[in-house]
Amino acid sequence: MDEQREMKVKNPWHRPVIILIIVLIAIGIVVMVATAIIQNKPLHQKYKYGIVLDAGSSHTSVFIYEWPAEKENNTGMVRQKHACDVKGKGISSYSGNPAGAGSSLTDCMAEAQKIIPVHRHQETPVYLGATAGMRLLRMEDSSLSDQVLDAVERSLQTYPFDYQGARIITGQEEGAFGWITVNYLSDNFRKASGTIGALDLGGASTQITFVSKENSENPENSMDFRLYGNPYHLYTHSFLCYGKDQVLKLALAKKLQSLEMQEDVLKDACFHHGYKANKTLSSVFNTPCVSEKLADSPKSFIHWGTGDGVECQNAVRKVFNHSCCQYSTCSFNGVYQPPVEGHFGAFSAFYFVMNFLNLTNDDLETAKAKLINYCSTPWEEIKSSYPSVKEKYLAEYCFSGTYILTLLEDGYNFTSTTFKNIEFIKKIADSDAGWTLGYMLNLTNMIPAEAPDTPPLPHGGFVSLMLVLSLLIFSLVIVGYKCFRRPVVYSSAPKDIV
Ligand SMILES: Nc1ncnc2c1ncn2[C@@H]1O[C@H](COP(=O)(O)OP(=O)(O)O)[C@@H](O)[C@H]1O
Ligand SMILES: [Ca+2]
Repeated sequence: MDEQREMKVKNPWHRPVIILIIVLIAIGIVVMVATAIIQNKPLHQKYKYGIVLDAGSSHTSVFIYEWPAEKENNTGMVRQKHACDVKGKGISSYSGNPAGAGSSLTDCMAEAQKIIPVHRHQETPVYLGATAGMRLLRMEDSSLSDQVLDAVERSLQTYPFDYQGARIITGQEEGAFGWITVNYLSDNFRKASGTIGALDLGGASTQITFVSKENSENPENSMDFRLYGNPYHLYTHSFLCYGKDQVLKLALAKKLQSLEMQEDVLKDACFHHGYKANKTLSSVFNTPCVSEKLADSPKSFIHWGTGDGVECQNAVRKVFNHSCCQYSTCSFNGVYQPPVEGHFGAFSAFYFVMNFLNLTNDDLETAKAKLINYCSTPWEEIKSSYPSVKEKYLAEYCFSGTYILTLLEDGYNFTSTTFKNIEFIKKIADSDAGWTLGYMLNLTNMIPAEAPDTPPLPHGGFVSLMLVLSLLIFSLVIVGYKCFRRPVVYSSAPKDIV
């Protein structure tokens, strides 16, 4: 036994060498993870900008969009940075003074110059799109609408931005780009959940756009897009003259032409009891939307509210013509429309009016009942309840609300059930719903036809995987080291054997 002296022999590797190896492995892992994180970290964001002017019939808004410079083709990257309301009315109201249309834009464009960093000015595109107000002016006198467009063009060219043109967009574009905007902002092009339809109500026109399974019976109402690798077959229609301001003129003109006018007093169930205003006939008939003019009539009339919601509904129904439809189904005025499908986002005046009337969360029957009650409220009471609301808007909410519900139900054929699929929205993710964003995305080619290649793992997933793997390797090394280090018992061989 004494010869077989037990003797602990250290691991043949020297301890300092092992420690050095472990330290080197640890450093290697840290460097690997740090490199992965730094390499994949989104770079310090550099933004690009775009400006779109929405020259609507009632007013002009200037929208500034921004997006990370290196992610132009990724969906959902563009957001609204700023919106500026141009003072005064829409550009079509400057037909008597076209230069005024140009100078009206200066305040908002000066704001844009301040908001967009100077080094980006030259590459920032500026687009102006005019909608139904200018379509109507062009119908009345195309040289006047050209003069107004020339004036805004001259004004926009004086700024250091990349001016890309001012034009009257078509009703189809207005509808389709509104649809692109709401679906882009909702990130629907990447989701399997499908898209939502778009309902836009302006002052002079209104648009309905949705994906339809039906084969279009009228090519004018169909638009096909391929976005992010998916085909979309859209139904779209824009009703010129069916924006809420023009429809009010249409409804008043119908009344003025009928027997309801006695002694220059026009009794109107869509205006509150106690509402009384002197109006000129030309304020009703000064539009190509009202075809039959009044002969032998007084120059002005007293617009007299009677505040009867049910009677108002009946009057508003008369602005829709259901007698002629040469297709399997129509909305109104002989316009082809397949049955509405899916969910809808309703914006612009749809939202302003329904939100004011507090009807955005109601079902159709409740909304109608509440509206009838609102319409029957005396004008004095309405005025004192909402002292800060513009009086023109206030006077017209009963009419506008009735028009909206009638347009949706009798015009577009929404039922009590499908009405629940309409969401009244102003903004999605801080950006306004409207045609302007879709218009810019299209013109700057920021919505690719095919889905862009994306790395198999997102940044966060990649970094987490690297961390987990590194920790695993590290633990294995520790465990391995512990096993190696376990004292090994050697028996010293008896001398005689050696
Ligand atoms: N707060 C509000 N309440 C009610 N109506 C509003 C409000 N703000 C804007 N509007 C209305 O929204 C409509 C916007 O239409 P606009 O875009 O100018 O015309 P279009 O799209 O037909 O060219 C106008 O009828 C305007 O009066
Ligand atoms: Ca509009």
